[in-house]
Amino acid sequence: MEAYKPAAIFDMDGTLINNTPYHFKAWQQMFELHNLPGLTHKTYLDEISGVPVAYTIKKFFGSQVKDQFIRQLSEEKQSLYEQAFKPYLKPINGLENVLAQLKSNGFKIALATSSNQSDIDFIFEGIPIKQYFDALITGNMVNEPKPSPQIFLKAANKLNANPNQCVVFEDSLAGLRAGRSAGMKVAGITTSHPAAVIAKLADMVINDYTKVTPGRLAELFEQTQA
Ligand SMILES: O=P(O)(O)OC[C@H]1O[C@@H](O)[C@H](O)[C@@H](O)[C@@H]1O
Repeated sequence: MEAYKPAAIFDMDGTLINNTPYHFKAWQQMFELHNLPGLTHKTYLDEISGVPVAYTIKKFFGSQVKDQFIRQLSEEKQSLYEQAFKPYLKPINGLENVLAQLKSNGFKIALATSSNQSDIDFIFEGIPIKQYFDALITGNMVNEPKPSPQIFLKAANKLNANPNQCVVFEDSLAGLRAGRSAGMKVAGITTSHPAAVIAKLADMVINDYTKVTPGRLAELFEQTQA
């Protein structure tokens, strides 16, 4: 029988850090500054959360916008978000411990975020966890955004893992759906949505990482084989 080679793939925003309210606020400010109709929390969660910035800009500002405009708006939004979130930048409870435990139990670990490299750098400057990740996949390394499974399949490929041996940690609806369509186990974290919503799209619901252990993740795979 083929040896069990587990892999864990982490989303970043809302999954490593609880920054969803700050992204939402920055997008709201952008909509206001650029005279778009007010952005509701529901529209943010349903259509923007977990999706690369360029897709969001094209969706709400018009698909014909120029690359230069997309770059300018992305920087503007990133700057608003960083200024607001920086004083509160900290890992979700138990994150560093679980990363260390997974590593010492032979899990390969990837980060698969729709954000870009500069956003990852901003997070890793505040939380020293970069060393745990064997692969980093950003939104501009794929041509289909979440909920397409592409980003997670690419991460699995980089880790040399079969999709059915991967567990994805996610908070956004787009990301939870992407994990599902990739044929992976999904651990949904309740930073952006209530547990009842997450439970419909995930194999396991968590509030933070304090109760996540390599053994508990291995059980997810055993349930399928039983
Ligand atoms: O790390 P994730 O969840 O894939 O996040 C990417 C996106 O998440 C959203 O919540 C942000 O508003 C976006 O601007 C951001 O790019």
